[in-house]
Amino acid sequence: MGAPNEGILSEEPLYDPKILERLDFNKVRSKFNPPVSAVRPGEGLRVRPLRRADFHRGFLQLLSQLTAVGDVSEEQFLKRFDAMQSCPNTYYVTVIEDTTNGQVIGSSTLVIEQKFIHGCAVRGRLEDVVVNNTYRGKQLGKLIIMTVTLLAEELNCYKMTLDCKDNLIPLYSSLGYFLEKGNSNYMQIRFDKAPS
Ligand SMILES: CC(=O)SCCNC(=O)CCNC(=O)[C@H](O)C(C)(C)COP(=O)(O)OP(=O)(O)OC[C@H]1O[C@@H](n2cnc3c(N)ncnc32)[C@H](O)[C@@H]1OP(=O)(O)O
Repeated sequence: MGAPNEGILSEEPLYDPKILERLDFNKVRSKFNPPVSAVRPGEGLRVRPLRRADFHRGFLQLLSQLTAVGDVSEEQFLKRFDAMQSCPNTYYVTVIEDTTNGQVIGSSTLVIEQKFIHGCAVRGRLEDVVVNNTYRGKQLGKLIIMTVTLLAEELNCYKMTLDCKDNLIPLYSSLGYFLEKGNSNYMQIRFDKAPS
């Protein structure tokens, strides 16, 4: 049997969901037809912060449509959730839930990095965007991207960056992201096994 407050804790959001109510989707209204927003994502859908219980709602299976997730146990997942939650104002893992079946069907993360430059400013990084393949082509990708992008603006980031495959440049460009001439290289050094 679990601890008495286990159920409540499992539904505790990773961050304060009230911030999502402050996002001004009027700024990006023209990108959506029909118009949607984080608070009105469409019938049967909800945009909200990640919760511990999302382990049982297909969150990791969803991420496996983005990249290799590995065999992550519930204990590992909860430990990582707690680690993220213990870094305030840093991790904003945001999901779309299909309320008709309780499954997590979209996700994206804003990571906020604290800087000394620009007067001790903060910047955002857009990470791990994914929509369940049976829900694609219905604006949900644009919705989850714009949710965390407006979130970055709301949280005073001076910029938001991302890296993506070439085929997704048109999608991100349509949402205001741009390649800056002479300053758009993405480089990496890998410490895991070289990808085959
Ligand atoms: C920063 C990052 O995380 S980059 C990683 C992005 N994630 C992935 O590649 C994971 C696998 N792919 C997916 O999960 C989805 O295909 C997503 C998230 C990229 C798009 O989700 P969708 O819900 O289908 O997006 P949505 O319906 O909002 O489509 C928006 C536009 O992007 C275009 N688009 C969507 N997916 C792709 C794709 N794979 N290649 C090219 N264009 C695409 C659509 O054609 C659409 O264009 P339109 O507005 O001109 O009609």
